[in-house]
Order: sequence, then C-alpha cells, then structure tokens
Amino acid sequence: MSDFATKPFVKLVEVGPRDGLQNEKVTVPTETKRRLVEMLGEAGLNAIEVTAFVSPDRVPQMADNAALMTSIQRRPGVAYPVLVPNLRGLEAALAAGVTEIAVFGSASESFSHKNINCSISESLARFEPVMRAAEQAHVKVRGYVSCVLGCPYEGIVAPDKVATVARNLYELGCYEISLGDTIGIGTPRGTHQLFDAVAKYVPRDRLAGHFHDTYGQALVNIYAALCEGIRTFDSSVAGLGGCPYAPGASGNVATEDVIYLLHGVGMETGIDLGKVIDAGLFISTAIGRKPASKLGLARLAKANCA
Ligand SMILES: CC(C)(COP(=O)([O-])OP(=O)([O-])OC[C@H]1O[C@@H](n2cnc3c(N)ncnc32)[C@H](O)[C@@H]1OP(=O)([O-])[O-])[C@@H](O)C(=O)NCCC(=O)NCCSC(=O)C[C@@](C)(O)CC(=O)[O-]
Repeated sequence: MSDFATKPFVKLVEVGPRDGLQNEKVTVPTETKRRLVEMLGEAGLNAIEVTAFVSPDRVPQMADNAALMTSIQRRPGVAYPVLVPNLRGLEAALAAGVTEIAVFGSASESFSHKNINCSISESLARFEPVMRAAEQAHVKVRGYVSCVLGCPYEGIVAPDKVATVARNLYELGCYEISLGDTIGIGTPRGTHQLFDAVAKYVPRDRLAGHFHDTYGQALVNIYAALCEGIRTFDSSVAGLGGCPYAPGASGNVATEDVIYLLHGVGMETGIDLGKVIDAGLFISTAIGRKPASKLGLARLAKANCA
C-alpha cells in the first residue's frame, strides 16, 4: 500500500469507442459515437481512443473513421489517439487531423498473421516508416502488444517473447507500450511475471495494462499490475468490446469498475465516476443491450427499485 500512497495518480486510456465498438455487428451511427466520445471527455477522461484507420473490409465498424474524427469537438488537454497499422492509415489519420496514433503488434505469430496479415518482424518493419513519418508530423505514437498472457491460436505466451516485442516498439520510439491480455486469460501471478519481464527493457512508467475480462480476472490483474508499479490502464466504458481476431474474447474491463477499484484503494484518477456510468448507459441503450459493467448494472437496479 505504501507505493499507492506515494504514487496515487492513475491514468486511464478509454478505448470504448474503438476497441469497445469495433466488434459490433450492427453499424453504430457516427453521431452516436461522437456523443459517446464527448460524454467521456466531459467525465474527465483525458485519453480517448476514438477509432482505427484500418481496412474497412476487415473492420467495417471503423469505416467512418475520418467522419467521426473530424466531427468531434475536441477538449483542451484531452488526447484522441487512433489505431494505425501502416503508412496508408497514417496518411488518412493525418488528413483527419489526428495528433496521436497507436501502432499495434503482437507477441504471437499466429495472432499477428490473423490480425494484421504479417509476421511479427514484418509488422515491426512496417511500423518503422510510420514512426518516422509520425515524428515528422509531430504525432505521438503509442504501441500495443497483443496476446501478452495467451493467444487464441497458440495458447500460453512466454513473458520473454512479450518483452522482446515491447522492447522493439519502445526502441522504435513509442512513448508508451500497452500490454494487451487480448483473450482475458491472465491471472495475477502471470501478470506479476509479465511486468517483471518487460520492465527489464521498458521503464514501468512507460508501460500500460490492457485487460479483457473473459475469465473475470481483469480487476485482480489490474490490482496485481498496480502492485508492480504500473499506473496507466486501458479500459472500455460499459465493458464494451472484443477483438474480431480473437474468437470468444469478451469486452475490455469496464472503465466504471476500474475507477471504483482505484478510488476504493485511495488512488486518484480525476474522473467523475457518475458521468462515466451515464456514458455507459447511453451507449448500452444505443446498441440495445445492458452494460457489462457492474456499476452500470447496479445503477439500473437502483433505478428499478426507486
Ligand atoms: C493491417 C491491414 C491493413 C493489412 O492488410 P493487408 O491485407 O496485409 O494489406 P494490403 O496492403 O494487402 O491491403 C489489403 C486491402 O486493405 C486496404 N488497406 C490497407 N491498409 C489500409 C488502411 N490503413 N486503411 C484502409 N484500407 C487499407 C488496401 O487498400 C487493400 O484494399 P483492396 O485493394 O483489397 O480493396 C489489415 O490486415 C487490417 O486492416 N486489419 C485489421 C486490424 C484490426 O483493426 N484489428 C483489430 C484491432 S487490434 C486489437 O483490437 C487489439 C488491441 C490493440 O486492442 C490490443 C489487445 O486487446 O490485444
């Protein structure tokens, strides 16, 4: 607990509009996505991943990337990163006024092929010119590593493999590396081992945790990562999500539930929990389902009792 007291601030990167919605089969109107992004900004989230400049044939839900990006009323001090897989994506993102991007690789060869149609080393070679062009355009670049605790096609992934890819992305110039438990299979023990291994090459304050909740372990894994000194986490409002190339993966850990945990252990986020719950209920209603967040469900149950 002592480290929690000396480093109490935690940054959340909201990935609901991108990771959360990318797997939705029914097209969510751009206007609904725009309102969601704005509600999240009003709640105090200061990093909101908006969309992805990827192939619309592969991820149709992100086809309105430029229209969405240009429609958002941007708030000062808020970053609006987008996923970019290649130079073509970067060019389109820059044309839409993007000032921060994320490149995304994997610690599993099979997942890399399924997700971005190339090997791990080919992906790193693809990112190199993207990094150079982004630097020239004064665009910040975050890096993702998927399948850090397990792969839907290869099973367990060794922490050393993750460390190598994370190190490569860091050396390429990514300012932060987000480690993704894409299929939500990790446990606290694996999480400790993971951050221990990666922190040999990437400083802990440049690492983020990105947990999915498929096996109900996301919050305890975040707690384990907090104990490892990690202070940045990705989360998705209402627990929206799933990856089109990770069959069976459930949503990202819900932003509402993460904030409740963090405030509960005395950490600060600068985020208004009530407003995030409102945003979660807004998007859940819009896509016609109940929120996957415990706090969203509790709010609904309370309202039904009143
Ligand atoms: C990576 C590519 C583009 C490579 O795709 P490819 O097939 O290797 O590339 P290609 O250059 O041969 O292009 C194929 C087609 O895509 C087009 N294309 C090529 N690039 C672009 C672009 N930037 N924007 C729009 N279109 C593009 C290109 O023009 C062509 O169109 P066609 O000639 O057939 O009509 C493709 O495989 C793709 O889009 N994959 C989707 C990846 C994706 O979005 N996955 C989900 C996000 S990752 C994730 O969720 C995990 C994460 C980050 O959250 C962390 C975690 O939880 O683990």
